[in-house]
Amino acid sequence: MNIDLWGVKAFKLMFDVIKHPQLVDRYKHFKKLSCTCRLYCVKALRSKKPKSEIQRQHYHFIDRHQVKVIGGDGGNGCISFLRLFKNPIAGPDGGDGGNGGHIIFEANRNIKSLNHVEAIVKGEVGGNGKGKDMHGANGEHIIVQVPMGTSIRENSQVVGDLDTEGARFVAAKGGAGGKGNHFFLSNENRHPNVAELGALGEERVYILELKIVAHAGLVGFPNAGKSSLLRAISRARPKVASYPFTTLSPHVGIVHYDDYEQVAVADLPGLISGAHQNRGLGLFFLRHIERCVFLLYVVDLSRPSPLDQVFSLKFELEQYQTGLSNRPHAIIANKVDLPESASNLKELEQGANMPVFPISAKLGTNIGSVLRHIRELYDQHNKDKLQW
Ligand SMILES: Nc1nc2c(ncn2[C@@H]2O[C@H](COP(=O)(O)OP(=O)(O)OP(=O)(O)O)[C@@H](O)[C@H]2O)c(=O)[nH]1
Ligand SMILES: [Mg+2]
Repeated sequence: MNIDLWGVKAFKLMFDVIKHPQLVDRYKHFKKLSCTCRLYCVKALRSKKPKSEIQRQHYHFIDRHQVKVIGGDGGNGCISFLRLFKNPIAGPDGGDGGNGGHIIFEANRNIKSLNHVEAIVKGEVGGNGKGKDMHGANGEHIIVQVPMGTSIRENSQVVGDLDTEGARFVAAKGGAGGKGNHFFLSNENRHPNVAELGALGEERVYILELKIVAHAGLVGFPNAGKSSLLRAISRARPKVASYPFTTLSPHVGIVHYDDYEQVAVADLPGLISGAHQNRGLGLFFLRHIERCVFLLYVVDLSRPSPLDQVFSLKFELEQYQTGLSNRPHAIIANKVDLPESASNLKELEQGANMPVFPISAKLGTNIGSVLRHIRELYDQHNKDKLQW
C-alpha cells in the first residue's frame, strides 16, 4: 500500500473515531495512524468542559402591574323532587350550588418580580346542585403569589400592603352558591318549585406595586460603584460594568454579621440630576427606597465636586417624596484607590455634615468600617422600634 493510500485510510479512521468514540478500542492495534491523526484523535476525545449548572433566569423585572381579578361564580341550586317506591312525592331534594372560589394575593419572599402575574385572573366556579340533596362542590381559591413588599391600589387608593411573609389579601370574593328547592320547603309550601341561581363572583381591577423591603438603600449616580459595593459586602451578584445604567432593576443583598443578625441592603438603579423630570430612568424606581430605613449615598470620588453629587441626590429624593432625604444616612465615598480621589475626598469631608466613609469597593478597602456603620444604623433603628 503506498503512502497516499495510508493517508486516506488514516483520515477516514480518524473521522470514524471522532464520530464514534467507542471505536477507539477497535482501532487501537492500528499502528500506522500518522502522528497528527493520533494527536487529533486524542484532542477530539478529551471530555468537554461541563456546562455551568447555574440556572440563570432571564426575565423582565416588573414592579408595577395592573391585574383584573374575577371571583368564581357560585353554582346554581337545583329543583328536584324525590320519587320513591310507593312514595312518588317524597318531597323536594334539590341540592345547593357550591360557592365560587376567591382570588387571594399572598406575599412570598422567594418571588422577586410581578412578571408571572396574569393580567386577568379568574376564580373557579362552584358546582351546580343536583337531585337527592347533592350539593355542588365549592370552587378552589386561587392564590396568586406576589413578592413580599407588594402594595395593592384600587382607584389610586392603597387597599392592601403585603409587607410580611405569608400576608394575604382577598382580592375578589367568589359568588355564593344558590339554594336548591329543598331549602325552600316549609309548612306553607310543601312543593317549592323554586331554586336560586349562584351569585356572580366579584370583579375588581388592582394595581400591584412592588416596593422592595430592605434596611439600607444604596443611592447614587450611575457608575458610582453601588453594585460593586453590594458585591463586596454581601453574596448578591448584581452586574458590574463601566457603562452607566448597568443596573436596571433593584437587587437586594443580605449582610451577615457574626451574631447571626442579617441586614438587607438594596442596590438601586442609578439616579441622575433631573430624574424628577423623568430624565434617565426617571423616578419610578425610587418607590423602592420608600421602605428603606436608612440610605447610603454612594459617590464617585474620582469625579469632580463629590459634595454636589450628594446635594443633587438629596434634591432628587426630596422631589420624589418630601422628607425622604431626612432618613438616617451616610456618604460612601467610593473609588478612593484612584489618584484624583485624594483632593476630592478632602473637599467632601470638609463640606459634608454627615459621616463619610472613603472606600474602594473594587479593592475592598475600608469595607469593614461601612459594615460597622450599617450595623450601628440598624441597631439604632431596632432601638427606636422598641421605644415605640
Ligand atoms: N477604581 C475603582 N473602580 C471601581 C470601584 N468601584 C467600582 N468601580 C468600577 O466602576 C464601574 C461601575 O461600577 P458599578 O458597580 O457597576 O456602578 P453602579 O453604581 O452600580 O452603576 P449603575 O448600575 O450603572 O448605576 C465598574 O467599571 C467598576 O469596576 C472602585 O472602588 N475603584
Ligand atoms: Mg449597578
